[in-house]
Amino acid sequence: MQTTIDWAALERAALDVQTRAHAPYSAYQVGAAVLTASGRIFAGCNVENASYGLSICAERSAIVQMVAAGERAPIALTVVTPGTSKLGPGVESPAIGAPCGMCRQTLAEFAEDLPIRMAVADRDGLSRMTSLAALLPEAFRAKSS
Ligand SMILES: O=c1ccn([C@H]2C[C@H](O)[C@@H](CO)O2)c(=O)[nH]1
Ligand SMILES: [Zn+2]
Repeated sequence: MQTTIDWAALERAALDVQTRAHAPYSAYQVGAAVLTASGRIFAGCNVENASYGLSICAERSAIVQMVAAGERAPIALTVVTPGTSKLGPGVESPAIGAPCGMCRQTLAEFAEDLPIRMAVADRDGLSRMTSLAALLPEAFRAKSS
């Protein structure tokens, strides 16, 4: 079981998968990488759709990969977003991108808490640490038995 978190390896995986994001509508490419208790890393990117509301975020893509591989215990997450981008005409993107509410709830299905690193791809070293508990206090969850 994994105890130390290799943040550099997570960032490499997130940066790699970010290049494969399908984001022709927002041009906002996101990569996410999840480390599990077994030491494996699962990566996911955002996949948009011409019907905008069907788009899936990078964080949920990574969790889907994790579950499909038979894993259920994420212990760390890195999200990489573009530093300089627009979300739409005249709509600026945030300096540092935090997981959206839907992704927070999806993460809460599999972890009580989780350290989360939010990094910016094209601004060397710009990142911020947070946690799932900080981003989603009092999450709605099934009662643990
Ligand atoms: O944390 C985030 C925030 C946004 N997106 C995606 C959704 C959409 O494809 C694009 C713009 O919102 O970025 C993510 O993947 N993760
Ligand atoms: Zn999201």
